[in-house]
Amino acid sequence: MKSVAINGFGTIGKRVADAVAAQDDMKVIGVSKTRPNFEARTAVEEKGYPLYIGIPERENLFKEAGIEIAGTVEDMIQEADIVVDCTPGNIGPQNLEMYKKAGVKAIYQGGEDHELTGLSFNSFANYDDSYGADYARVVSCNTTGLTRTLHTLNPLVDIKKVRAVMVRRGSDPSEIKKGPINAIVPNPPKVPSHHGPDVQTVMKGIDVTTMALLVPTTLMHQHNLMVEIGNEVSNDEVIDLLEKRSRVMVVEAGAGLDSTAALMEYAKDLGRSRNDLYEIPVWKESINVVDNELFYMQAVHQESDVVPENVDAIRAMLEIESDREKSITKTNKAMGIL
Ligand SMILES: NC(=O)C1=CN([C@@H]2O[C@H](COP(=O)(O)OP(=O)(O)OC[C@H]3O[C@@H](n4cnc5c(N)ncnc54)[C@H](OP(=O)(O)O)[C@@H]3O)[C@@H](O)[C@H]2O)C=CC1
Ligand SMILES: O=C(OP(=O)(O)O)[C@H](O)COP(=O)(O)O
Repeated sequence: MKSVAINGFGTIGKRVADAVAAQDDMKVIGVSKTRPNFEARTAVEEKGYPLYIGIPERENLFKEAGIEIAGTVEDMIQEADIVVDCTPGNIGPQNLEMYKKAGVKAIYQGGEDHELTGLSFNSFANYDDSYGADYARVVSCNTTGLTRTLHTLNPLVDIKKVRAVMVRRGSDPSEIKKGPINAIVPNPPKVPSHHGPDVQTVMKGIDVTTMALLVPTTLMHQHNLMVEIGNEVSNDEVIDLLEKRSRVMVVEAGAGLDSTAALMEYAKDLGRSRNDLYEIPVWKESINVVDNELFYMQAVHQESDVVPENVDAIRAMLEIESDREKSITKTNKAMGIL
């Protein structure tokens, strides 16, 4: 049983902790917070995770709030085989020296640059690259979404060139300080956006160019893909491929799954923890091959699609499982992923 520490218990960290706790070959030995708020209390009192503090000077604040702490993040990582860094983007680099000093392996998230670890991870595209690695980064939610479906198409579909327009959610549902609340924002304003190069960190050599907008919604991101192809493929063949791949689901607008709102309702109906939709839904009606181009539209539940990838990354880096399909299947089963 391998020991996993989660540094940062926010949107991604709390989900990674629960996903790790659901596996039978790894356990959560601690999570960290910097503020003694309801999430800190829930971690200890409801989930039973030992809580460590990211900013040692704040120990008194936790004491005053009556929240039991087990020590500092430095203490936590001493006990761990691997730490999953789920701190906000750009905090991670400050932690790398600490991890190195403690001799602990570390997984970063998509808010950090690929260059931080020199190794990026997606379960389907490049599991083997991280086998036994000390440091890797699970690519961001959008990059994971693009990679999941593009990698599924390959090799039946001869992908020549990918162009994608990404409609990004303005903030996560729990956030109140981000927006927009009444605008559409080219974001990043520079074209192309970083998502194309990010896909290339896990799918080497693919020609993919992206542009992105922020819109006033918190539920999901949405992607519109135009894929130039070099062979003849039918719509049904593409649908069949996507239907067979786990962590991807073909959904029908005609059956009522016609928006990100309906998809989130579906996740609730499935009884998912936190209403999460780990799978990338692709709208069946949007899948269309016209001449030498394949079009499709998909959505990404930004809070959860990267969570199973983190579990697989732990298995690869700690050499628990050398076969990516076995890890994916095990993770899926433990998390109830379709
Ligand atoms: N949210 C999303 O849609 C997605 C995010 N990501 C990436 O995942 C990473 C985490 O994002 P997200 O979960 O949204 O972030 P959140 O802000 O929701 O959570 C961050 C967590 O880190 C803690 N933290 C803050 N500062 C420090 C610090 N100095 N040291 C240790 N812990 C700290 C926070 O604790 P406290 O609250 O107590 O301060 C909080 O628990 C980022 O790289 C992000 O880009 C990837 C995919 C999707
Ligand atoms: O969209 C995301 O990352 P990405 O656009 O870099 O793939 C994540 O949901 C984090 O986004 P944020 O940096 O707007 O919080």
